[in-house]
Amino acid sequence: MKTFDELYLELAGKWRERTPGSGSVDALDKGIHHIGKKLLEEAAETWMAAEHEGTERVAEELSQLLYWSQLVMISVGLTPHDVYSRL
Ligand SMILES: N=c1c2ncn([C@@H]3O[C@H](COP(=O)(O)OP(=O)(O)OP(=O)(O)O)[C@@H](O)[C@H]3O)c2ncn1[C@@H]1O[C@H](COP(=O)(O)O)[C@@H](O)[C@H]1O
Repeated sequence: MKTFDELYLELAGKWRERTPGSGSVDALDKGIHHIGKKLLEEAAETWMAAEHEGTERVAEELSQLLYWSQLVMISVGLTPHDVYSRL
């Protein structure tokens, strides 16, 4: 289990270190167009899971949506605080 902040620190660290084998580094290298498409895909899958598949699947898809949202953040240089301050 990881909190949103813990995951962000992990991903930002991997990006900074360009950790070999990191799928996150690969996705960030592909750029915001690739990341945006995945974000949209996971948002849609979250919606479909909520309509048709039950809470376990919704939790799984939401975890992926949060992950891809963090790659958007890192891609454009935002921190969690930048987002929290607007909630
Ligand atoms: N939480 C995630 C996470 N969620 C989703 N993904 C990626 O996003 C992909 C899911 O989208 P895909 O649709 O391609 O794969 P899928 O299995 O069909 O999933 P669905 O679309 O069907 O839901 C997975 O294959 C992962 O590559 C994630 N990759 C990493 N993390 C976390 O990020 C950390 C760092 O990962 P690396 O950068 O790869 O080291 C990991 O330890 C995890 O905690």
